[in-house]
Amino acid sequence: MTHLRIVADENIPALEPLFGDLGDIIKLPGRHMCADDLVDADVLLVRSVTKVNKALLSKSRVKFVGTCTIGTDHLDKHYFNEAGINWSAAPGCNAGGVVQYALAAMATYSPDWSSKTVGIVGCGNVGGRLYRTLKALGVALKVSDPHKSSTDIPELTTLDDVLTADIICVHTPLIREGEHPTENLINAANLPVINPNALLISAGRGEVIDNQVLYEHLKSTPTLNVVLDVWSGEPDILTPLMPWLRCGTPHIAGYSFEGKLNGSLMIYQALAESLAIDPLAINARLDAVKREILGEQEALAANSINEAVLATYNLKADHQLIEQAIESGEPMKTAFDKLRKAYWQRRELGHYYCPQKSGKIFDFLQLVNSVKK
Ligand SMILES: NC(=O)c1ccc[n+]([C@@H]2O[C@H](COP(=O)([O-])OP(=O)(O)OC[C@H]3O[C@@H](n4cnc5c(N)ncnc54)[C@H](O)[C@@H]3O)[C@@H](O)[C@H]2O)c1
Ligand SMILES: O=C(O)[C@H](O)[C@H](O)COP(=O)(O)O
Repeated sequence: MTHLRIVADENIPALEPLFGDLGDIIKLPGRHMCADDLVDADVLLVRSVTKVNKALLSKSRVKFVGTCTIGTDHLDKHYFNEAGINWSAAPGCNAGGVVQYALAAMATYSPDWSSKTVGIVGCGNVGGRLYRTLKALGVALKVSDPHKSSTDIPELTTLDDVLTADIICVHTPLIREGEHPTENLINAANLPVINPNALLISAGRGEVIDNQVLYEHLKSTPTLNVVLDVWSGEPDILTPLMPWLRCGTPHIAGYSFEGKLNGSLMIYQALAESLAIDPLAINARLDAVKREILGEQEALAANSINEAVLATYNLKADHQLIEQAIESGEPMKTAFDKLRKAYWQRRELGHYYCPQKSGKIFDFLQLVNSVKK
């Protein structure tokens, strides 16, 4: 087999154990990759911070681009098709981490969420998993997604109706063109539809909510509880928005330990399949890496679902990350990525088991595992 030259974002976990046998791995900061870095590259492995387009690939012979992320708005897929470049993403890889984030936000800022109506905007891998979890727990739901049918999702309704819910979770991709664009989907015209005491959680892409408009809206409606993980213009975010939020985090909803590793595993599988490596060998490597890195499950003691969620993830601590960076005086343009790079090892709910073999917490953890697909 040809020895490949693999250029990869340095923040991709498990690069050596997964890709080491395929060739040389050159690790670079994803945000600053340039065409000269790729001159001799065969394979490019990125995360969401690298814009992969003709300009980046013009000097290279790259024939495979893999993004170890769910989002693909940083990839110029039209150009890949034109240039015959094979590409792959990691759909759903960190959906468990984002659902954990949404549940932690609800447990922290609306602890009686189970008796509220939850609206979900975008019901794909992330929104769909949240939908199935909440539905199984008996929560009232409203969903908007132009690509779904009410046969599958009886709670399907208009965006404006979803925005009347007590809790609104936004999980759409960033789509700039076409029939159903999501750029500025939440804007000056529809922010006033949201109940002034509602909880709005945004963990899709920053540009889905016009941040400047949100800032102006919060100045006149400070009771609106906003949890923002994704921001317009990352990493140079609108920091004056921070004091008006209940919680602001540096795009880490999907940064669970499992979520990041899953991204690497999925891209290794896609690349190895494209190289026609024996499927048994691919599976053996995936299993070995998972066994080695994920380790044993841990016991979780809690008296309620909220307690269980917050025992796995204290969201308020993550809110302090940006606050501390602002206090330090470092420009957000550099601080934002540093916070993400140094992010702590957050294990998903699925990493935990309930030592009691029945009861509320046992059932909840079983549910978390059953909604994965
Ligand atoms: N904050 C994070 O760390 C994080 C982690 C993972 C994913 N994401 C983002 O979340 C997005 C969603 O992830 P996913 O895995 O669920 O993607 P997905 O593609 O599986 O689902 C997206 C859903 O949004 C729907 N949609 C498209 N346009 C819409 C519109 N105008 N209104 C309502 N719904 C619309 C689609 O039909 C689809 O069902 C990703 O594209 C990514 O950008 C963020
Ligand atoms: O799209 C995704 O999968 C998520 O937004 C992911 O968490 C992005 O992480 P990044 O690529 O920016 O490290």
